[in-house]
Amino acid sequence: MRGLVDLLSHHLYSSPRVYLRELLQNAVDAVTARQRVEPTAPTAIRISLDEAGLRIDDPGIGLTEADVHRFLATIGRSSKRDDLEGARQEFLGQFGIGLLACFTVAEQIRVLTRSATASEAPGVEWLATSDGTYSVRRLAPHERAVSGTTVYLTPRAGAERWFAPDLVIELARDFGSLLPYEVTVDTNGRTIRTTDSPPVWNRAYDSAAARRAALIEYGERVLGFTALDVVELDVELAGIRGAAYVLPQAANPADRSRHRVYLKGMLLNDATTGLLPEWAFFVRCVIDTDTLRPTASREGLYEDETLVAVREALGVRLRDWLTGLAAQEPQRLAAFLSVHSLGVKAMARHDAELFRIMLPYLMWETTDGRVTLAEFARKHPVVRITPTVEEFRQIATIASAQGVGVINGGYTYDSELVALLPGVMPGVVVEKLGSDVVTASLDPVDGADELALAGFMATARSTLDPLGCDVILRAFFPASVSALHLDSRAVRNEQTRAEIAADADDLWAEILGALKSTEPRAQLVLNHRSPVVRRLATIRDRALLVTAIEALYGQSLLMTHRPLRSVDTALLNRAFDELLGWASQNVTGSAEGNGKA
Ligand SMILES: Nc1ncnc2c1ncn2[C@@H]1O[C@H](COP(=O)(O)OP(=O)(O)OP(=O)(O)O)[C@@H](O)[C@H]1O
Repeated sequence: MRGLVDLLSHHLYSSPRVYLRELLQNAVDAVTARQRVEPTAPTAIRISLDEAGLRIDDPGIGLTEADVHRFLATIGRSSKRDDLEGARQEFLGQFGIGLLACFTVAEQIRVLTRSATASEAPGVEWLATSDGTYSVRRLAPHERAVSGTTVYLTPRAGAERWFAPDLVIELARDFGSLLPYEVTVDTNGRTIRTTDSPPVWNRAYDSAAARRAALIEYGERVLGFTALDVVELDVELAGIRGAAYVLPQAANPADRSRHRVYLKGMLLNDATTGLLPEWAFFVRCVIDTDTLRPTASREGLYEDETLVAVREALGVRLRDWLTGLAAQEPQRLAAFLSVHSLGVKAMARHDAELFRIMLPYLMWETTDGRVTLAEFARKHPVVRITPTVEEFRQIATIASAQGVGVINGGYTYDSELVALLPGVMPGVVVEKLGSDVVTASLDPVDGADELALAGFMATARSTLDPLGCDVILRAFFPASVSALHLDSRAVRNEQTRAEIAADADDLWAEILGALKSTEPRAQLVLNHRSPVVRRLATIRDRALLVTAIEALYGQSLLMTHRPLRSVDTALLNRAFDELLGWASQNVTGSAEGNGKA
């Protein structure tokens, strides 16, 4: 017995608090069993607390002496299981170990019971201590006059706090608020009712608005947040009633959402996972079910075919709610999407139909601003998408000035969904946007103009060559962009390799040298339409020109929104410093000149 108690308390149950759940569960099952044969029998369950410990009374089916030997004295035996059918539908218990949970807090368990079905049978006492010994005693008629069961727990030294009245009331409420029979706790002359049934979703309301308000208020009480919206769950097939509460703030898709699950009115767990499909990370549910099976610890759901079917059914319910909102209450949908568009995108990846329905509502970052995908695709039948946010930032301005429509595919799920677009909007083509598409839309410069700038271009090339960057001249809009830095991931990888190789010891440098790639180099595209570039081309002083080109290169790097390499930061600082030097020299020079004049 000691070994078993240790096993249960340290390895099966997460906390001794479950002792009260097991007691309540046995009392409820006993009352249910008696109701089946005697529907007019009383049903109220009473918990009482005093210095001696805890006592729980139920007017249930009770046990005969033979039952006590069979069910109480044998670990793993349960009256709630049919050998053929497994656990019987109407009962909470099934494993035949629940009562042992009481030994995690009690030194002694004393059960006084009298069968309600065998009325002539006398009452029986079962007295068990945590060392594994027990005794069974037949009671005199006056010792047990009524049918039903009373269980007394004597606290174990060190476990007294589990019998504190406030805690017992809290536990009875937490586990048993939805139980079908009234449960009360008597303590210090007070009687406190801990049940609050029927559950809020089974009550009648005057209007849909009153029903919704009651559901939201209930969610606030049991989940601790005011839901943005609430979806009623009623999956008859799986015997599920309850509600899904939409979180008021965006949720992390990587977090598995945790739900409050009741099995036949008894709380299983307030952090149950696996109840909803993974994509439904934006809701928390409170449900009561009579079909799902608990694990032996009764702290999680047993992963079986029923759970798979329930998960699917609840997923369908949430999806139908969303499509219903789209059709009837677009304002509520907009409020929902302003917080949870990521959740809907996650869901739409697996559901082309939902994706199609949500197309007019989901917003994407594009070169036309934040617009819906449907609107964007109507304007740009060839939808171009960048794989990363940086690439989008780098070319969005230029691409949009050329009339090329680009979508930022760098955010979670966005590329995946855009790839599905041709399936739901026939005629639309999706293409990845590479820097070549942008280069192709930059106009070549007239031969004579290019020749006029040959000296300037040669200086620019020789300045940037050591940085692994080629320089070309093109004309493009907007004229406010003076230089465009284009590269691909391969170029960036090669730059990183070269940078590390330069700092590495001999062996490592040799290895990195062997990896040297012959990928195309980065390109700095100077804009012939830019007044800055034209002005640079007129600088005659070579040292100043080199500095100005370096500054322009640095500026184009900043526009890519990528972290700068250390060489680039150094170059920018140097260029800035030198330009300041030039400026202050000129100021002093002209001041002196003025003085002379
Ligand atoms: N209050 C009670 N009234 C009548 N019978 C009871 C009561 N408490 C326990 N029993 C009997 O003792 C058996 C063993 O109880 P125990 O709590 O250990 O297991 P269980 O309820 O059958 O299953 P589980 O381990 O899932 O709780 C029960 O199956 C039931 O027959």
